[in-house]
Amino acid sequence: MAINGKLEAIKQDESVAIITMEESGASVQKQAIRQHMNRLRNGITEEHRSEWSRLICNRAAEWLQASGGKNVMLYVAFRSEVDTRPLVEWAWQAGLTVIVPLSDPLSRTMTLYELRDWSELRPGAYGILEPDPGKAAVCSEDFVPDAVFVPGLSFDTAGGRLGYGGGYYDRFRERLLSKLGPGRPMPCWIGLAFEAQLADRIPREPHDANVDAVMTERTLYANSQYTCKGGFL
Ligand SMILES: Nc1nc2c(c(=O)[nH]1)N(C=O)[C@@H](CNc1ccc(C(=O)N[C@@H](CCC(=O)O)C(=O)O)cc1)CN2
Ligand SMILES: Nc1ncnc2c1ncn2[C@@H]1O[C@H](COP(=O)(O)OP(=O)(O)OP(=O)(O)O)[C@@H](O)[C@H]1O
Repeated sequence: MAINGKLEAIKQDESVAIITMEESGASVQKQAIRQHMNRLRNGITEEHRSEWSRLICNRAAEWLQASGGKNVMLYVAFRSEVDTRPLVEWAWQAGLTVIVPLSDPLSRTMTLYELRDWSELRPGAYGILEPDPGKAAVCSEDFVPDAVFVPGLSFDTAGGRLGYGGGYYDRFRERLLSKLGPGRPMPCWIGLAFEAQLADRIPREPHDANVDAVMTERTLYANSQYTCKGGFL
């Protein structure tokens, strides 16, 4: 397929760029990967994005069904992210509670809301469709989701994740950690991405929240170090 040829070509450029940056710090390297991955993901045609998103959502739905959770935290896609709408629809049909974050760009934190219908969304920070606080139901302060599906610009198969640089999910994971305890384990964190978004290795910084697995249109990559409840199948 032409699209794959094009993506491979860009990916090769990219690894050259990353190797030549070996001397620079993690945050500089991250910025370079962000630029490349933005370009790469934007190069995916609408047809592929839709077809691959559907495959990824099916994989996620199968996993959710087997995991036995009662609720799931999801993002609503913006820019060229994996489109999660089929997964949200499936979760509603399966009787799962759908939790979506509302971001506060001042504190760079996220508040969780239960989303019962698409009409409870409105454009929020960065133009992302987010819960309308006047319509969606806010979650209690101590709420811990059963599973967390995470957006990202790039992932590696050892749990590394690269977002847009806001640190939203890193802060959120730290907040979750403070609410855990006996019988309240960390939920599984699962990145959703197109195969083209995988990098050999995302540079790590101390604050970075890893994911337990990444789901792509091709397969599920479970991080061998995962410790989340339920485990992978
Ligand atoms: N769908 C979705 N929702 C999400 C996220 C996400 O990645 N995807 N986030 C995940 O965290 C949070 C939003 N994070 C964001 C952080 C930065 C930018 C942004 O536009 N950044 C600028 C660069 C700014 C800079 O370099 O200083 C840009 O990309 O142009 C957008 C969203 C919360 N909700
Ligand atoms: N727990 C935290 N507390 C305070 N600052 C944090 C925390 N986690 C990350 N940060 C800060 O947020 C900034 C962005 O971090 P990073 O580049 O890892 O974001 P990202 O994971 O790519 O973004 P996002 O999660 O929004 O998609 C960094 O400057 C970092 O110092």
